[in-house]
Amino acid sequence: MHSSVSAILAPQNWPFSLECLPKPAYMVGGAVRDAILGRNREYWDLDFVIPSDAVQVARAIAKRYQAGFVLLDAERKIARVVFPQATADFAQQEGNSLETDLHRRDFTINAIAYNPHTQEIIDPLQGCADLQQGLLRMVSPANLKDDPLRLMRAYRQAAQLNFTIEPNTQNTIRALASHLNTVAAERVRTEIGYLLASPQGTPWLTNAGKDGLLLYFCKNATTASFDKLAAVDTAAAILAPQFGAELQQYVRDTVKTTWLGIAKLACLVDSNPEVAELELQELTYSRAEIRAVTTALKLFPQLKSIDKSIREQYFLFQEAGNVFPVVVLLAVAQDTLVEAMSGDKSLLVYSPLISRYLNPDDLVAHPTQLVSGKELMLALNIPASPVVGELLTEIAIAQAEGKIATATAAIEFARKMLES
Ligand SMILES: Nc1ccn([C@@H]2O[C@H](COP(=O)(O)OP(=O)(O)OP(=O)(O)O)[C@@H](O)[C@H]2O)c(=O)n1
Repeated sequence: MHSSVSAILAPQNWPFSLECLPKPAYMVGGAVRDAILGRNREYWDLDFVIPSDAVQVARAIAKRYQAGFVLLDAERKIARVVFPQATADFAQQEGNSLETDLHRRDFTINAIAYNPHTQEIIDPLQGCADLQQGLLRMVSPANLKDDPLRLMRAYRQAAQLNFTIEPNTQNTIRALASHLNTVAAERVRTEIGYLLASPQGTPWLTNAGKDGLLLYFCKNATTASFDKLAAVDTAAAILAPQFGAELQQYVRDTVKTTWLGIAKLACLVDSNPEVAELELQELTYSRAEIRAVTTALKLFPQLKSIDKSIREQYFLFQEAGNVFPVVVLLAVAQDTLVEAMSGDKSLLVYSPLISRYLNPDDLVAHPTQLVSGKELMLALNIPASPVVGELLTEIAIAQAEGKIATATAAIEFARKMLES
């Protein structure tokens, strides 16, 4: 085990030279944990513990490599150096010894240190044994209480590593669940973000909900809300072969998050979009994310009935915009869960709409403008007013219905509308 750990953690793989570090200096945290598991990381997020002058060490490295420098915590003396492909955090050792520092951490598997100068592993809490057994074991109940975000980290890391939470730790987490209330919403949101965004996160998010950890995060979530999470994963799997990649990409490009994340968040918040909006604002979600969740909540129940007129479809696409993929995802989830509809049948219902959405030349989903409002006002000699907007909408619908195709025809169409 040892030589492979040294190979993964070798300073040649770091963004800076070993000589920059004082002796002793220790690597800790996720990089060491993952190296012992034999996992190479794509992105290096290195954590170092330095007995003294940690911030000065970080500053010197940042200067030497012209990397970014961020003082993360002046009091506890923690600084980050940001390289193009990696970050390195330098923290002053807590207490008089490395062992004391390791005893203040969250879980035994995260309390293993590696001395890069001697290639020695320091494991006073038997974290390596827990790694081998795939167990998340708290260092102590007091440590979980000290920073209750650690309660949520347990679920996130269990999902990410495919581990289980050791029973005593699990009971302590349940008993301390209400303490999560004292943690800043942004920090909890980050941990939950991972659980929302991937299918591996679903069982752990459900466990977190059942263990009372989401009581303060999503006040209105119920057991039924947790059942919907798995249905969203099923829906994504149903859509995946034919449309999945493209639909996902749209959401990633525009809302800057995953469609699973938005759809699952929609399952956890109140089903009334107005109440959901307030909840999400409190949780400090971005405007784009809030709009995505509330729009999806509002539109997905109507989706099945929207297969009739071009007009209805036009308004659906206008309102959904870049959130349309999430609307479909929730509609398919609802079909499989509530109506026990087969994936194939559900897909058949929405395929025409999805195909329109994915076709950039489809005028119902992606209307082009035959005339501008200004041109219309000039041609018809009318003042600026909401009427102009209404006429433009009717022109777009008529174009989508194939009734008109040129600017002249559009103006004539509008003239007739005004006269009637
Ligand atoms: N609330 C926290 C956050 C971090 N840590 C300690 O600080 C290390 C580094 O934290 P971080 O970089 O946030 O997480 P990692 O464990 O490195 O792993 P991941 O990439 O999975 O977040 C952790 O391993 C753990 O020892 C802790 O005890 N309590």
